[in-house]
Amino acid sequence: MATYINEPAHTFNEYLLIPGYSDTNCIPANVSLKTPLVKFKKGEKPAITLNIPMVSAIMQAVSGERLAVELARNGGVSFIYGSQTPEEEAAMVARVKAQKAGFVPSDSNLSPENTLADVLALKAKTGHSTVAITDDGTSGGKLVGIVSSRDYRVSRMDKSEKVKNFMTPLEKLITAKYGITLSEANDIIWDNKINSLPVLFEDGKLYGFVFRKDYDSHQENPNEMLDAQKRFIVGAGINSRDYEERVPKLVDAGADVLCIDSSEGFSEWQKITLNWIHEKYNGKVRVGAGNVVDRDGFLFLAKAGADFVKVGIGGGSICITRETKGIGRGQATALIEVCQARDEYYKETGIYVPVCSDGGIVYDHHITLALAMGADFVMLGRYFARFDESPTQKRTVGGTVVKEYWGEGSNRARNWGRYDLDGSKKLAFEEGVDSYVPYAGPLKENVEKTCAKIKATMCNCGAITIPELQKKAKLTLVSATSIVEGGAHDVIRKEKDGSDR
Ligand SMILES: NC(=O)C1=CN([C@@H]2O[C@H](COP(=O)(O)OP(=O)(O)OC[C@H]3O[C@@H](n4cnc5c(N)ncnc54)[C@H](O)[C@@H]3O)[C@@H](O)[C@H]2O)C=CC1
Ligand SMILES: O=c1[nH]c(=O)c2[nH+]cn([C@@H]3O[C@H](COP(=O)(O)O)[C@@H](O)[C@H]3O)c2[nH]1
Ligand SMILES: [K+]
Repeated sequence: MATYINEPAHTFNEYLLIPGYSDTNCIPANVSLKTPLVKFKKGEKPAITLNIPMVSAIMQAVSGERLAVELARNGGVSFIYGSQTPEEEAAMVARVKAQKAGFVPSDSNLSPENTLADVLALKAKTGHSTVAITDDGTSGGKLVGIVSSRDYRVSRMDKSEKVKNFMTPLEKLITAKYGITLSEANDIIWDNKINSLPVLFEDGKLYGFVFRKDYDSHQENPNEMLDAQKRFIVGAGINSRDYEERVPKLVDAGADVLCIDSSEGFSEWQKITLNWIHEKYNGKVRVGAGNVVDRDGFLFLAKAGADFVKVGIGGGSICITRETKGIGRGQATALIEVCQARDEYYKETGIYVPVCSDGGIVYDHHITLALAMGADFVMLGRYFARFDESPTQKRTVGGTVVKEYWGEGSNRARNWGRYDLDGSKKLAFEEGVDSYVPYAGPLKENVEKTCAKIKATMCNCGAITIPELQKKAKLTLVSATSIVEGGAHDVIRKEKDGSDR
């Protein structure tokens, strides 16, 4: 006989937090949103800790390179979408990693024999105004000079003028030796009032630059997620089919963490994929798995070696999996059950496997609810799709500024081919929709506002860290009528407020 669970599964919107005692230490300025991204042993530190509990969904309309850089700059991590060829995905990861804060490999290089026209063309291509002039015109050649916009006047000079005639030559440049620390480099930049500092190896070959504006950027973005080489941390989605080809390319490109992207992860395919990766890389490549919606699914993936487990089937804003396939579970109930299993697994084994709540976050306070229910971080699609940095175009539809947002299970996303491997295109059915979301401006100000709300609520609950919130939170189910009571009611609103969405 089938198993029945007769209690209905609930969603975030059916819960509220009951405030707990807050002492005077409980102020937003004291709240830390740091949270583990990957598993760790009791007493040890996770290999990657997020500075804010938010990652972006593995989706074409969300996690491109621009969003990945901006989210990392603000404390979270993006998972570059896997619904593209392994080569394209690896190239995207590589471009994110090339934008490291601090020491930057020079991406604009010419030789002394190039011309002003070459400088202008290169500037148009890279958008960067500092060009390294090396003996062989490559980023690793011997530095002979620099051309910046101060070295030429387009209106007064012939475009065929050779670089060697107008560059600032090496002997007039302030340079530093390889091995210098970032803070020493920044001191030199400040003391000499320069915009860029070339860093050279002993033999005069160029290692890279330190730019003044990157220093400023770090001051403005104290939550930056950086690796040991000061490059932005970035994740990448993979699947359980072409991993032998895709994973090595992503690892070579510098991906810091991977995630098997699937609507349903309680499967041997995922175990085989996890095993292959952990054997090949000796456990050094971190990979999350999912999605699951119950205890059994979590324990299966945790034992199979998942570095984190993602929870959620059918709750996403563009999801129609519950309608098309009849699988899924209310997100809150699924999350609560999985987090309980995670805590038991930790007690038994001493291994803490972070849980990610994926999909269905509508209001900012749903993030706080997810954390209180035990999630270590949340994955968001719709939320990030609304920002300037998402990969899609801004459009005006019916007088509203919108951005496009489509599901990975929609035909639009599947076009790149992965679903046709078994030749069953005819039988394919859509599991996601193509839609618009209201445009909401830059990521930074939205994320800062969201985090301010999370911190304020945590203070109401008497918690200044996420683990403390998970321990102390008191949650109550609410009735349908009390949800009405919780909104503005029985007044005539002067304007419609959609600010949270
Ligand atoms: N979270 C959610 O509720 C949902 C998410 N999605 C998203 O849509 C995208 C596609 O998801 P899925 O269709 O679940 O992708 P998938 O690749 O996991 O699964 C597609 C089909 O391939 C099978 N399969 C997987 N590995 C295989 C292998 N090595 N050999 C043979 N068959 C194999 C699976 O069992 C499944 O039937 C993902 O981005 C996912 O996140 C789609 C629907 C719901
Ligand atoms: O049923 C589905 N059909 C789809 O086409 C689809 N695409 C993405 N996803 C999942 O939705 C999550 C994002 O959800 P939100 O927009 O609510 O943040 C994502 O992180 C995914 O888990 C899909 N689910
Ligand atoms: K299954």
